[in-house]
Amino acid sequence: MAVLVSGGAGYIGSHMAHALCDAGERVVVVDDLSTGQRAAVPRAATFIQADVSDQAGMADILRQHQVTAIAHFAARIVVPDSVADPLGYYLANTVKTRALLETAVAGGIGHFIFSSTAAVYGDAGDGAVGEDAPLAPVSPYGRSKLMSEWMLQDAAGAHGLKYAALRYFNVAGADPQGRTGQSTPNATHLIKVACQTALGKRDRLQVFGVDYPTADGSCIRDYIHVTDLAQAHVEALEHLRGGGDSFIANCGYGRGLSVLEVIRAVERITGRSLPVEIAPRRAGDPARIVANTARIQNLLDWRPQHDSIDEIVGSALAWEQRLTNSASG
Ligand SMILES: NC(=O)c1ccc[n+]([C@@H]2O[C@H](COP(=O)([O-])OP(=O)(O)OC[C@H]3O[C@@H](n4cnc5c(N)ncnc54)[C@H](O)[C@@H]3O)[C@@H](O)[C@H]2O)c1
Ligand SMILES: O=c1ccn([C@@H]2O[C@H](COP(=O)(O)OP(=O)(O)O[C@H]3O[C@H](CO)[C@@H](O)[C@H](O)[C@H]3O)[C@@H](O)[C@H]2O)c(=O)[nH]1
Repeated sequence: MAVLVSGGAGYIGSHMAHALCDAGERVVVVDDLSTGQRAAVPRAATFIQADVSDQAGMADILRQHQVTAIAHFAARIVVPDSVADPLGYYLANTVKTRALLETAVAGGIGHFIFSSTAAVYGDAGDGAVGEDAPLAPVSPYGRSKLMSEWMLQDAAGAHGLKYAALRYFNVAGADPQGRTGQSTPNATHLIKVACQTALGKRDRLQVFGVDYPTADGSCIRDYIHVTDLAQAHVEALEHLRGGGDSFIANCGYGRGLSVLEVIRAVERITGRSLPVEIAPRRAGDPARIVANTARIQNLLDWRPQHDSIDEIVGSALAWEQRLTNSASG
């Protein structure tokens, strides 16, 4: 019996692969290494370089490794890229997820965990957004993920597959044991970019807009530590295996931080003041998006262990330092 982690050489998938290995599961990672790194895959996991849409190859892998559950992380994830190349994103995220689902159903897979996103909500307004809020994604990326959720629901209804679709808010930080982290060279995520700036890898940090209708004018997000997020997947799998119903749930802490508050945290932790430049708004950014977390808290035994911006930033910084050391050493 094994769990297949697609995209397990990537940022979040590699944390999940470690969490599953730590929990004593047999893990098979399938990744095409388009953005992932072989070194991020735990030594205890089996690694296979493949595209999730290769149906014959994937069917063999499911059979050979006696896979009973799939955690599907593989995707393209950069929102502005999806605006420039929508058909590429629908192929990578929607069409390839359809192919994987078909292979999963044919292979008798019982449990499927899907990486969804807060981007399915679009501009969510002032309150904490619950799962029943209107779904109005504003990017091809968000739409490609929402279509996948719908396929998953329909396929589950027809074929008896059980699923969890987890809508991640802003994922950040790195494995506290330093085994993996965010390694994508041109990452655009705020905390990664701020840490790179603090370490002198970038000459400045741009703040995209300070004229939003928020207390300090910068955008507000709900940052969740990647280790807590991985643990939510482990608990979701337990829930399904224990006979629990399929579900969709937000994954965040329900706490909003502004861009300027995040920058202050990075400055506090590094003891350095960051070279910050106020820049125009970035296209497609909602002013504020914060999770209502009641559903996941009620459904799962998930109790976040790293709900602290200092811990998120500290671990991201330690990982960034490690990347610098390994590049120069
Ligand atoms: N990073 C975030 O803040 C965030 C937020 C919401 C949702 N998500 C979702 O989480 C998932 C993981 O994101 P991430 O940040 O770890 O990205 P990532 O780019 O680090 O990881 C994606 C992995 O999938 C692999 N991959 C891509 N296409 C593949 C294919 N066809 N076959 C096999 N492997 C393939 C890549 O090589 C990479 O290792 C994605 O589905 C993403 O949409 C991420
Ligand atoms: O150099 C930077 C980078 C970001 N930001 C701002 O910081 C906030 C967070 O941006 P970023 O870290 O790029 O994340 P988001 O655009 O909020 O998107 C992330 O979070 C979404 C869920 O909320 C996911 O769907 C996406 O995949 C994931 O990239 C936004 O207001 C950005 O404008 C800056 O001001 N300067």
